[in-house]
Amino acid sequence: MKLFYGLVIHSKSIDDLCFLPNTVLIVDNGKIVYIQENADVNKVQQEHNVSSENVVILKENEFLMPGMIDTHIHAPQYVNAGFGLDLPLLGWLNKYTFPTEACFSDLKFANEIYTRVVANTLVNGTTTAMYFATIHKDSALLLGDIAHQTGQRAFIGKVSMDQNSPEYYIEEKDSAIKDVEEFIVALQSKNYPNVQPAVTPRFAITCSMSLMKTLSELASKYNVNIQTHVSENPAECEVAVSLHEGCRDYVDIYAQAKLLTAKTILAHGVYLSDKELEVLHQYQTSISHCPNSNCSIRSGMCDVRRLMEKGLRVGLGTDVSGGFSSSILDAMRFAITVSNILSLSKPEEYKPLNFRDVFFMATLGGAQALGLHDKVGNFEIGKEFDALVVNLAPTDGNLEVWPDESMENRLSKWIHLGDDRSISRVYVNGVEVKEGASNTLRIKRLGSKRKLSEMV
Ligand SMILES: O=c1[nH]c(=O)c2nc[nH]c2[nH]1
Ligand SMILES: [Zn+2]
Repeated sequence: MKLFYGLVIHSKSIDDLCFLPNTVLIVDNGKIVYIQENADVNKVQQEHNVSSENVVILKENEFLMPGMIDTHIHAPQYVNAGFGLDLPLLGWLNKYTFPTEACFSDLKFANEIYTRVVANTLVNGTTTAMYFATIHKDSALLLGDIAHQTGQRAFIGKVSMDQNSPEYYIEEKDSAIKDVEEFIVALQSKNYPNVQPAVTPRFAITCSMSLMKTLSELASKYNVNIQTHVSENPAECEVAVSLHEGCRDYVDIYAQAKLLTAKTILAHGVYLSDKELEVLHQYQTSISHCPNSNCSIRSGMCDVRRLMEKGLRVGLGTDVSGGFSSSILDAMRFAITVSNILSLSKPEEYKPLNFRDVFFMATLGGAQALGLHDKVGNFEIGKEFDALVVNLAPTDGNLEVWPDESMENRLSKWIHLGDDRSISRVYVNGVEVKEGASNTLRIKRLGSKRKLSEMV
């Protein structure tokens, strides 16, 4: 049992951001069992029989918030984060992405990179990640093992692609299906409580209709989440629709493949028509908004307000390495900036996203988009305790607060100026995981960093 006392910040909905001062929150067996604002901490501690070594009193400049959720990240592309941003999507995939992903047939290489991406995202406060791995079953399973061992909540997608891909990085349809089924069965049989497989057709250009239809059957047979990309870039949209005869638009391709479900998340959705949004809403399919990627490989600017007003659930994604940063704080800032820019050409009443909106999207909104909102996303009794202790006065960095600043302004400052140095503790399912992840990164940085070419 662990007791936390101090300022708690979480969202109950996009319109209901709560600041709860002097709050006691008790966690037992990974779950939240008690939460009370303006509580008498000593009294509650005694009543619940919590020993003093299990009491965490937050300091003046600290607050507790739900862990952040990255609804779309490519784990193997972590190697490429920060370069190769000179080409738009289709050229970028061929020149930078496929060659890198092909290296993950090598388990030693996969182990090096996957260990770092999981540790790095945890250190940056990502308590849940929806990962794309590569087409390689064994290294995708390894990513699951690493997420489990490091303590991150994760969905792992073994990527499927059987057409329009280079001959060094493509699957035969039959072996693609066999490998996905074996991957799902193998990962599920490990019984990791917080790591699940996700069916992952790469996107409509690299997947045949027949492959996508079988993938949808597998998702339903094993009751797993589905992830793919949609409507990211104008050239991609045109090619996708031209490849799938008889499909009205991009969303219709996935509708005909029966991939649209309440457990499906589609990355991007920059160019979706009203009709397509209506269809996604009918299927309760959600969107991962990846604004850094959309800017960095110049795909376009997604009007998230519009998607939300059509009733879609929208989470945030880093989309490493189309997006150059693995931090959800960065995704929050990009989401605000893109929305501000879009607002310049909208009527005056258009409301760009603000720090409250993106805080929601990074926490409860992400949980809703992944269908995890009964488990995580905010602090409610019975939910699992995925949380961050944020320190607004780290010894270095650009973040500075003053004693008389409001709670709202403090949160806004953290969202705009914070980084991993201001995230002092990270909990997943009640277990503290930041220190282990930081040590992994530090040891790897100081010690065994090897040339990429020597790892493969
Ligand atoms: O941003 C993206 N990253 C990818 O790896 C990818 N594959 C298909 N479509 C994609 N979009
Ligand atoms: Zn992506």
